[in-house]
Amino acid sequence: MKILDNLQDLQNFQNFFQKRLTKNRAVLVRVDFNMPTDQSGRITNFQRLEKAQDTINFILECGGIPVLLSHLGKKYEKFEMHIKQINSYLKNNKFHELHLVTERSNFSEQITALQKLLSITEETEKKVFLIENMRLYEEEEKNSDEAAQMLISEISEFYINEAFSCCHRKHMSMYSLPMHTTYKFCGIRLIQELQAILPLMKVNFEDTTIILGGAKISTKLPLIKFMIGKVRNIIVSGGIANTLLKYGFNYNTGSSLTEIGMELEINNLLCNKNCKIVPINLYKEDSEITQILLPSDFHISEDSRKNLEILKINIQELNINKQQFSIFDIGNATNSAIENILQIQKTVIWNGPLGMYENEKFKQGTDHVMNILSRLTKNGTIKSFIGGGDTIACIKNEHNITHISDGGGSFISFLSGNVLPGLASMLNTSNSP
Ligand SMILES: Nc1ncnc2c1ncn2[C@@H]1O[C@H](COP(=O)(O)OP(=O)(O)OP(=O)(O)O)[C@@H](O)[C@H]1O
Ligand SMILES: O=C(O)[C@H](O)COP(=O)(O)O
Repeated sequence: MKILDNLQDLQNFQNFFQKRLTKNRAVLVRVDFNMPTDQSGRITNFQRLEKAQDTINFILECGGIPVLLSHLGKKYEKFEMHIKQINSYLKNNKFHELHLVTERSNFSEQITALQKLLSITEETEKKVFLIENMRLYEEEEKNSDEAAQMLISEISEFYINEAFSCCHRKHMSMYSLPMHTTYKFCGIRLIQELQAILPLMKVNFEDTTIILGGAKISTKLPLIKFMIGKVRNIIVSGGIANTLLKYGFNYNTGSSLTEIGMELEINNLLCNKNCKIVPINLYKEDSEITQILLPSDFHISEDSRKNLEILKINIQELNINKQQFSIFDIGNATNSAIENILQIQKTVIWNGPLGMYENEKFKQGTDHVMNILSRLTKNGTIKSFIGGGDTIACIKNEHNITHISDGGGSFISFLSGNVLPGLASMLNTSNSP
């Protein structure tokens, strides 16, 4: 892969900055501070702030001024609403606090405000600036060349990409901006991510199992399609399995999480001669074609929020069940079958929790598989790769995982064989043929 050959140059920003970064020179850094929030809007996990700190600190040590660009949540959310919480977290963890460039009505006013701040030397000493939520400005998603050129000419021609999780987006701060400058580098964290995941493209997928859970089959289908014919097993659960059970096999899934409008795609999978979709208890070790493995038993309940009885049923019992119910977790037989399969793999890639893990009562499947993965990784049987916001939230400190990706959508897109725009722009410039 081209980016592997160029990794050396792209990661050389430390060398470059030590020699070339003059005092108080701004450096544009694309970070991903899109952090999960609860219903009242409070940030619930700050990992993404921490992940950018090595790069930010390095720029400060070289005398530069980091100017951070990020998006946050839904388009109308402002960093302004969260900046106190962000800064108190940074302060408590002995990181540099952020100076938010107070929002202006349009992007060019935001740049002018930032430019003024940067021109006052005493204002900038050891300070880290953050531009308001990039997705508040249409220039971001429109991948505006003009806005990118404005940032480069008015603020800085130095750019660092420290946001693997956004590399699947062809947005201005990920694509046009690096395309228009020669001085672009991968951040410390991005380099670590690429070093861990690029070799995945060379593994023998025959010894690989993909585990896909989570909410929507549509977001994981590109990976399923790409991996058919390459891997032996794709274990599915959550909304993906429910949707396959309902629309592919006419199972009664009650009020379980399913995705509508997927009938055609599911039919295509059913007709694909290179794969077959079967319950995991019918798994065949010597199958020549890719097996998409559905759970063979479940934990169901009428309502996840109420303290109602949890029933354990197997796949055949779905259609004779007359009660109101939803599938919320995988059952014990499925857990054991997964364990048996993982034991004979070399590589395991996982995205998406296997059940409604946020509810303690329905996280046993996810926890069980995480423990198996950790044990097999620790004893050297497998290499394990996990990505996805909710999935990595299920990893505990004591777990041994080969690599925890920073990406969700970008991790899936990368594994699906796509060229990520945010990486392509690091290798090309707008003058390239
Ligand atoms: N059986 C189920 N019923 C209801 N919700 C489920 C079920 N299984 C999984 N989920 C839900 O799926 C959601 C996570 O799905 P998602 O695909 O977003 O995972 P992720 O790890 O965040 O991946 P990504 O970051 O790539 O989106 C969780 O909120 C979880 O409760
Ligand atoms: O959380 C993520 O995966 C990244 O911030 C990308 O967010 P997006 O899918 O909204 O572009």
